[in-house]
Amino acid sequence: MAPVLVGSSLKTYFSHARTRTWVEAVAGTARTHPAITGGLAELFVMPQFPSIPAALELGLPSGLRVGAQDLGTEDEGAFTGEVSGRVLAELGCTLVEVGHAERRAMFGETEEVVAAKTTAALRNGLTPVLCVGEPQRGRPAEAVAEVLGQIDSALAPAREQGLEGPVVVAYEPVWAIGAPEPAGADHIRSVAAALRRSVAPDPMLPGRVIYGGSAGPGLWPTIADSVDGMFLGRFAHDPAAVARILDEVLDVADREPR
Ligand SMILES: O=C[C@H](O)COP(=O)(O)O
Repeated sequence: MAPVLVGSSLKTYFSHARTRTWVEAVAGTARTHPAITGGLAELFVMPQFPSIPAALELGLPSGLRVGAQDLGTEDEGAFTGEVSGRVLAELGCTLVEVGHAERRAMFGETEEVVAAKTTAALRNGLTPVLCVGEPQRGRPAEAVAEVLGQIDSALAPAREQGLEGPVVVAYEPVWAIGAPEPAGADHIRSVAAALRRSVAPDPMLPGRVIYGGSAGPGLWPTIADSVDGMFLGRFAHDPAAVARILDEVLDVADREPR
């Protein structure tokens, strides 16, 4: 069984200095926590672009993977202001977030753009953390139908081009992002289990499913049987929360070996 994937996007919440402090603290946890040293979990962080080299320097030696929150659709050329997957990979990033709900809503990212960015990630050997989710609260079956459509659309060009590589599907119900609490455990488990059945067996683009949307300490034990990890936002701003989640990963593994 692959390790539980626990990661955080820092969005644009932190200064560069606070990012450094956070990464140092979480790297310290990564060096010593038995969930990490025992191979039960792996950690990643996605800081703002300018903080990526520092995060790599401070985090990578402790096994903390570093990714970006976005990438351009093209690898090189006259695309002023863009950040290419090629350069992210060159720096040492191994993952990149694609299609977050905030980018779709605030920066006009269409399904076509999300697909092109997913393709660019895979083309450069980066694992896309493909963010998908239903906009409105509803029944799990409706969410599954909507989200599977988003995943198929995002992966279609990569499939046509025969690209290979692991994919992380971040299931983030849009209505649960920035909320006081996550979606209900039953909802998460139903949707994530269905997504897993669909994406995990793909021979070229095998997918793991992580949950995001007001996730934090206390959630993992209630969803661990149906998801492969968690994508954290605000509730990981205190680095101690990451350690508490790893404690929970350890407790669940002791109780129910994966
Ligand atoms: O990238 C993380 C998700 O958007 C969740 O953020 P949040 O936990 O602050 O709602």
